[in-house]
Amino acid sequence: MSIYDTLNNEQREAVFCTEGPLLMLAGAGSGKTRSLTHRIAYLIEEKGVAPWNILAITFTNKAAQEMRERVDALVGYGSEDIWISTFHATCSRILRRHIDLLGYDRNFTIYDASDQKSLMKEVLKEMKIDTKQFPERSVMSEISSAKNEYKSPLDYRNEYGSNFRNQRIADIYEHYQKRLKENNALDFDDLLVKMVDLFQTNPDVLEHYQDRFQYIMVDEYQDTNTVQFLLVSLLAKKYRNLCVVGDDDQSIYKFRGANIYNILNFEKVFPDAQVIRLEQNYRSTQNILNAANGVIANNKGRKEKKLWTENQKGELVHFKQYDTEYDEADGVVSRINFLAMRGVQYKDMAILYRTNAQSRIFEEKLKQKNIPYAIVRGISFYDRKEIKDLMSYLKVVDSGMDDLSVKRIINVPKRGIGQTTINRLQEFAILNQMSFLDAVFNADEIPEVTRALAKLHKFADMIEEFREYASEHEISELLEHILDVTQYRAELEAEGTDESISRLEDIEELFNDIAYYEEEEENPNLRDFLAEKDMYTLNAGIDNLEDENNKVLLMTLHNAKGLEFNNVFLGGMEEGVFPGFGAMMSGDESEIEEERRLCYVGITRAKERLFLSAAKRRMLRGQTQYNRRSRFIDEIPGQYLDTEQRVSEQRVVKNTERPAKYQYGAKAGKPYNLSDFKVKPVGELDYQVGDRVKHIKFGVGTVQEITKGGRDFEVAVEFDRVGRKKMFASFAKLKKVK
Ligand SMILES: Nc1ncnc2c1ncn2[C@@H]1O[C@H](COP(=O)(O)OP(=O)(O)OP(=O)(O)O)[C@@H](O)[C@H]1O
Ligand SMILES: [Mg+2]
Repeated sequence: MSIYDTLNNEQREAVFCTEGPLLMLAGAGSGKTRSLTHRIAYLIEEKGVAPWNILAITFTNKAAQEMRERVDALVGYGSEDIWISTFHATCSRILRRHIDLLGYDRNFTIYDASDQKSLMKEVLKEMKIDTKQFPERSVMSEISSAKNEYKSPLDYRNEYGSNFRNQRIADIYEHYQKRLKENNALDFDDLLVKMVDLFQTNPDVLEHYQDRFQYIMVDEYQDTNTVQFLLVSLLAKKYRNLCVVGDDDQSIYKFRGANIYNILNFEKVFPDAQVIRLEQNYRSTQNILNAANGVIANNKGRKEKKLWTENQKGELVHFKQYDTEYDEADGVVSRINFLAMRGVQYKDMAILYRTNAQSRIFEEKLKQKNIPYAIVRGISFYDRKEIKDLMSYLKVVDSGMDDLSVKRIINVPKRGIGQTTINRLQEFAILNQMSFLDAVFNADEIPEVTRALAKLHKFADMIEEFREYASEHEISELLEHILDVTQYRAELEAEGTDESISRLEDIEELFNDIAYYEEEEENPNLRDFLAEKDMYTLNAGIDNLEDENNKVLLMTLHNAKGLEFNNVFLGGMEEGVFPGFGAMMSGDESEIEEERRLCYVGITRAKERLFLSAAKRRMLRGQTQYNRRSRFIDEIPGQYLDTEQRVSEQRVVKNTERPAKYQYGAKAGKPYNLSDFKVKPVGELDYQVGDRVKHIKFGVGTVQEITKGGRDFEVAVEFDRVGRKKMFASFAKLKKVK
């Protein structure tokens, strides 16, 4: 039996059809990636193609690595000579050899996002451009889109230059390119642009690589952009052995310039293209697949295709609507616990969500239950830059003892206090045995910082003012005030990029967190709030005790593309969350369709079980919102959905009393009471006041106080080594000792 016997007829056809252009257009889980890897094996083993004549391009490093593993397993000798890499890696490798032909030095530097940003800053400064009108990030994203479309500064000017703003952007684009070149640097998008430049201006080099890569394969082709398409077409022009595989229903990167017409028009560009459609899905149960089919059928203007499977029917797709997002996370994590007890490995479970900010509550609950988890290609909520910045502000307002926090924010947002000044302050603080913040307050006495004195005074006054403000206002109001005075939020809003939007969402999520805390606690105050958050961070260390690879994976839907898991939890299935508020408000049906494709991607990641969940009430943008369940739930044909849940999932509570707008801290006259649906406190504790207990980090101490808080018991312990600490019982996991 050969490896090709494990393929179905259509897959085999794709594998055996090695010459000429080939489009494999097929739904999720139908074996596109699998066919691709077998095709590589076939080329080498049966067709005698040399491994180095094959180029396989994937979308992410993780995908490239997975493909490499699959190919290694199929192909024996010589598999290391096959080029399997991302677009960017391919380009950088080739440019290293030839970029001198474009007037760059071969040891060019590749600028990452932060390098790009600093260069753009310099450029704008040199050109005396008002960054209020032209925020660097939005200029950068405009330039990036132009590059994705393979438009030079000149093209850009010719095409869009009719208005003043675009003329200025063309100027900036031109200057930015000039500066990159002076620095002998390429930004990320340039890697592709310069490679196409190289091929178009040097036919002999192009021909060399055409001869080299006689067989080209591209996975996830639906998410390629114009410049990537150009590159592939150029390379494939001579031998025309180009095989692209993709699924137009999974095109989810329109916002990054992905051009869905690359796939829809493939047959136009290559009229002799073979088109193979795969319709059998091998990944998911019937119920999951039918649910996915039901949802995606609502998109108009798609190439009709219907996936089927011989897999078992399996469980129905579960859907549950919880009262709040905390209950949702609680429910999901309990379910994970339950499955784990029945022998399911953590790594076979994944939690997917629409936006990064949604990870926070899941993370909290997972930590509470001590379940190991990892965030894929993302940063844990409390480690994100904006959250660390704002938490540092709150810490500094509460107490200036934490030097790191002060240093973190002293020049964020930028207020012209440089590293040298910070060093001088630090030296002074050490010399006089005072905190860093006290050194700032006493800056008058430090001769070396006189030039920065005015700025330091301003900073010190601002902190003083925050402290006064804090004494009379609630935490959420304080945070709002800080964002206002520092212009932190305004700066992000001005950027208007994907990244800044994600950061703004995180900030709103922090507000939600605070709002919830203020609702829950009888006596909410800044210090306790910060202490509570510190405990989450402390707990993070415990993860390391677990098996490195056996973790529940958390990731956004975008990062889940191409992957598969036995059990998938897809949270936040609500209107305004998924589809997102922005897409709904845009009034643009194509934005809803992109969200629907994303939902299709999410559902089709699941092999055995799929748990969809939603919350009736959720803090969004600092307000309690009552969200209807997502339209995508309604689009799943009822017979595939767990109907039991449907009964309990009646329309939202009578909504007549819905608050028009919930104001932070407007304690009086609140129309609803969060404590009605709060998480139950942990059961009885097995220690009491006076007992000796042990903490994983602080060591042994004596319990001094136990108070029953809203969500949990609060325990105060006098530790022998580190003194008195207050903590939540469920986090502290204190063990009684003799
Ligand atoms: N003929 C087959 N026989 C058995 N299993 C198969 C077959 N074809 C594919 N599979 C399995 O089905 C699953 C999905 O395959 P694959 O990842 O290649 O699908 P895909 O079309 O690339 O999906 P996606 O669109 O999500 O990227 C994999 O676990 C794969 O091993
Ligand atoms: Mg795939």
